[in-house]
Amino acid sequence: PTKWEKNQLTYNIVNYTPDLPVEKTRRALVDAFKVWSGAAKLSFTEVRSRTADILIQFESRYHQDGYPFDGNGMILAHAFFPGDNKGGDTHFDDDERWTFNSTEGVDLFMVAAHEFGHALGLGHSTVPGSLMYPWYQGYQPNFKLPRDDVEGIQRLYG
Ligand SMILES: CC(C)C[C@H](C(=O)NO)C(=O)N[C@@H](CC(N)=O)C(=O)NCc1cccc(N)c1
Ligand SMILES: [Zn+2]
Repeated sequence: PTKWEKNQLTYNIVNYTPDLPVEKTRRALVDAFKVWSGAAKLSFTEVRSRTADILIQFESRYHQDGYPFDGNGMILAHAFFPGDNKGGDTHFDDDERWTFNSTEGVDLFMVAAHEFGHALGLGHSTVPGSLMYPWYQGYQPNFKLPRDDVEGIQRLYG
């Protein structure tokens, strides 16, 4: 499927990165979901069960999904397009140095916002500067969802 057939989605944080205090990781993820719920009819609720639509995990190298991570650098994270089972699941490469609101390391908020775009059904964009552009462009204070991404999510969820 290219999109979820519902607007109210649930997520479960399976584990946390040792790079950040739990509260900062939780805030980065909540803010990343807000990017999308602020641009389309979507809501995200945390649940304490693995039956959630979107499972969030920090993993390195082989992690039982056929798409092993590659150590520090290059691939930062990946997410599965909408659907049952692994659909929506989002994995972050824990060999990156995850930071939040910092010019150091890799900003968890920015990458999570990008990955959740995939988890909602958006592919990569060719528009430089868009959130769904394939390449991470660093931490952006006062991030605002670019028009190309707003149009993309509106096309799916209105
Ligand atoms: C083929 C994919 C598994 C690559 C992977 C990705 O796009 N995940 O969504 C990824 O980590 N891409 C890197 C670029 C690369 N090194 O291949 C990236 O920066 N993606 C995350 C990202 C984060 C925030 C903004 C943007 N534009 C991109
Ligand atoms: Zn991507």
